Amino acid sequence: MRAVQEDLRNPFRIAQQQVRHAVDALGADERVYEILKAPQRTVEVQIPVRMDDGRLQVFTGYRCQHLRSIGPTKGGIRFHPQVTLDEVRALSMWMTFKTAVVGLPYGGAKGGVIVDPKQLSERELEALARGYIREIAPVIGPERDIPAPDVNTDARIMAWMMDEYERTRGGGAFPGVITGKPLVLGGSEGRAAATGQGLVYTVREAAARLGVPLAGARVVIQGFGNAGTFTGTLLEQMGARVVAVSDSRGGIFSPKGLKMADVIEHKRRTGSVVGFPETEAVTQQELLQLECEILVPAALENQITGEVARGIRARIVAEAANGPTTPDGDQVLAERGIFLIPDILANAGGVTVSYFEWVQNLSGLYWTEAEVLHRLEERMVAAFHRVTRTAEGRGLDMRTAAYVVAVQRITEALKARGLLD
Ligand SMILES: NC(=O)C1=CN([C@@H]2O[C@H](COP(=O)(O)OP(=O)(O)OC[C@H]3O[C@@H](n4cnc5c(N)ncnc54)[C@H](O)[C@@H]3O)[C@@H](O)[C@H]2O)C=CC1
Ligand SMILES: O=C(O)CCC(=O)C(=O)O
Repeated sequence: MRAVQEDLRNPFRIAQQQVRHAVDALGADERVYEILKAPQRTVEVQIPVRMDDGRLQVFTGYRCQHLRSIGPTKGGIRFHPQVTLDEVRALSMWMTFKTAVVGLPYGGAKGGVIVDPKQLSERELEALARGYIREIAPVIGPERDIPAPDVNTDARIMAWMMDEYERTRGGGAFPGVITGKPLVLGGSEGRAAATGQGLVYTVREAAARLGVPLAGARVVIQGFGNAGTFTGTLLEQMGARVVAVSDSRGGIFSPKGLKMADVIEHKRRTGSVVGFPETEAVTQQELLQLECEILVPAALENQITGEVARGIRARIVAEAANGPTTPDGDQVLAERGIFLIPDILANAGGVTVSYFEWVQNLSGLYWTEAEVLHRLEERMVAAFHRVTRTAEGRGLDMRTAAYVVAVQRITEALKARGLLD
């Protein structure tokens, strides 16, 4: 029983099941499933780091490249103590479907290192980031595989990683090897906010469709890092009221609404949203089940299980996180008529602006923020409507519809390469 339970929460098994549904819904060639059911390449590395106290600690990391038939592979790097190979496999698969939904010329990849970065000094963190890149350098590059930030990694870490990659190549400039860099090193305007910004475009379209006014809409956000803070700030700017947020230490709720800039400042000062004045403490499950119009899981996988979904009181669930909803959670959300904007659509803004960053790096011509936002909005809105049309036209839930859109594109590419007839 326990093994069955674990399998139901295993992100790799879940990703495989999602592909299975899409291939079946499309009546696609079985060989498409065979190609997509696992990453094409998985690299496991051991990274020795000399710690500040003189000890040597060896960290384990992974890089999975899911599909190399569309173009270079692309996806973030996660530093987290609970990283597993199956998680990184799943995250690399989700990247393939995400890039296909928004029509980017990439396949998916993802990297992860098993580490709690909060336990490392700045010097140890830099040594780990550089060590990881040295180990995976033979399989990455601007025309092979292009990493980016994910949980617990940011622009500063991307800068160290690019610098280290260039050293492994004996010097030379390779800004296109990694995205999410600081602006001064070839980063793009708009990349830091891109995941939240892209998600907000899809929420706006969904709200208009459902007749939910954004002005005054109550928003609940689980996870208050890159994706969560920008989502909250942008929705607040559109007139919505963020009533609850959480991070790994706990959640806070205020029916009056939380001022995003103040909560961000409190977190910067204290390390957590917990303890923000004049709020009520809530657990993660209580937070997910608060009454609201828009619920945004922006933390980790497997948060919205069947049991949690039965208590959700939102009109729209917009997945900023990758894989926050389990298959039984999906089923309950669909039965209860809650409108889902699935991860591979909702959070595609991050990789879309990463693509813009890579294009700017390769061309050497840099865009204004207005140009970035205009192009991002165009792609996100087009992808949203393509998925909703597919859901309606084929009688599918939004997640399966997003996978169907992605699998159609991927199948075309496989045929064009002669891998399928
Ligand atoms: N950064 C990006 O560009 C993109 C991120 N994502 C996804 O968004 C999610 C969040 O990523 P980022 O914001 O980049 O990471 P981050 O490291 O900036 O923030 C993660 C946040 O989640 C919180 N958290 C961790 N465990 C939690 C738990 N059990 N309950 C509540 N909160 C918890 C952390 O305290 C932190 O506030 C991940 O699933 C990531 O894969 C998706 C697309 C792009
Ligand atoms: O910006 C990127 O290339 C990838 C971001 C990412 O890891 C994700 O979308 O999950």
